[in-house]
Amino acid sequence: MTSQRVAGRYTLEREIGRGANGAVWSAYDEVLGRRVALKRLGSASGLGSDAVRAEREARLAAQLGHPSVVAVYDLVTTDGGAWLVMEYVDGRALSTVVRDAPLSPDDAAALLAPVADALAQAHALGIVHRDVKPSNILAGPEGAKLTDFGIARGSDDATLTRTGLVTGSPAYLAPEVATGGHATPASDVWSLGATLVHLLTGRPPYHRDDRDNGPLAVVYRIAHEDPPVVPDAEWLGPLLARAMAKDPQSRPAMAEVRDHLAGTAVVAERTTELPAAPPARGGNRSRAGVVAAAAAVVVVLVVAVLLLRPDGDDGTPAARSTATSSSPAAPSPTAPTADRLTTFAQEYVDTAHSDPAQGFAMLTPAYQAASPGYADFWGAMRNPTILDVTADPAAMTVTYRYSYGLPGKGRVTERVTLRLVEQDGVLLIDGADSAAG
Ligand SMILES: Nc1ncnc2c1ncn2[C@@H]1O[C@H](COP(=O)(O)OP(=O)(O)OP(=O)(O)O)[C@@H](O)[C@H]1O
Repeated sequence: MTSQRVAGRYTLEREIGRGANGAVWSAYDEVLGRRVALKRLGSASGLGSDAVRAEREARLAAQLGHPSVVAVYDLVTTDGGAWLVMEYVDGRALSTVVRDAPLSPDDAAALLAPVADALAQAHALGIVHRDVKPSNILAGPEGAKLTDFGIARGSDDATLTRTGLVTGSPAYLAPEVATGGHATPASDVWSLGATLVHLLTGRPPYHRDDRDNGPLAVVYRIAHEDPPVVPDAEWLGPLLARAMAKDPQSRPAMAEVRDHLAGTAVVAERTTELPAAPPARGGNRSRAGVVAAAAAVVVVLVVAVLLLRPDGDDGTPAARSTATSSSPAAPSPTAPTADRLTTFAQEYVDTAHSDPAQGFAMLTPAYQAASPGYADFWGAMRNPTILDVTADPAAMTVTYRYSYGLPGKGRVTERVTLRLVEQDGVLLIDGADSAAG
């Protein structure tokens, strides 16, 4: 296929999806040298309403600027139509993820908590998304991200006609919207509940194998039947019942949904026992102390890949002026970048969870000695999920917020800052601070 360039800058690579409003392509931004996603809207002959929709999407996503909202970089208009240029998410829509198997309550909650946070922020700004559903949530390396603000609107924005409302299955429409009422923050709450049902059961709510699942039949059921009860919802059962209440007034606010999903009530309970920094060596450490120690980590696979890569053009390793290690550190073949540190944090949590011994081997010897109980902690942990990561290469720290399950405790959310050192080109963790939240 001959490569096609849009707006003289974005080289189209392949079609990665198709929705009711057009195709989505992966593309390469030749100017900034990064992969992006391009959504094509409309055609030369019919740009009008699609362009309006695209502009709306770009404006609202930019207004939010939330890490769990797919960023919109640009909107370009060509002879062939309008193109929305977005952050590329290297992952799959949740509708595809659950085709393999339904998710556990812990996994589903961990995925949706940051999305609920983004929606809570949108609601605080007076923006209602109006199309929350699994195909509009993309699961990538940084967690789940909400997309498609194309039919979202501000509470004072009356320009959008209702014809744009139902773009796919009506299964995620709140009863009051399905029967012709206005979308409100409470209807987003219902739709997120419906999304949660889909993640837990592998099917949209109100889907019945033995009955007609056409749009009209589903709308009828949404309007007239009780909210679905999911037998395996476990600790999410009460939240689901409230989020999908028929009466919008009875539903919790999105911020409350977020807190429930993220298990912050549990975190608040634990805060008093959580030290700001890992305790010194020896003794009977509390579990919270072990949590802090467990945060002392290293990651690796990426380092190995970096080390195997040929040198740069001049063959010299990059210099770095911010050494933080007390140990003599060999120069790195690659100066630590924010991306590298971010990847470290993500890889570490995976490694320590799947193989605590390997995780432990990635601590500096001094930090290992101060971290008894490491294997117990990681062995008890269930489904750790990173919610967000930020790196400070100059300070050689990376901070991640993650949630995980502990038997009898539900979900715990914690913020961990790792202090990194580099030895022989490999990153090790020499200390860590952790706190609730
Ligand atoms: N920013 C992105 N990065 C990577 N893939 C994306 C991105 N945006 C969309 N996709 C992929 O393209 C598919 C189609 O997205 P799109 O938003 O056009 O439609 P949809 O949400 O599935 O359906 P509809 O438009 O009917 O609501 C998504 O399911 C996803 O697989």
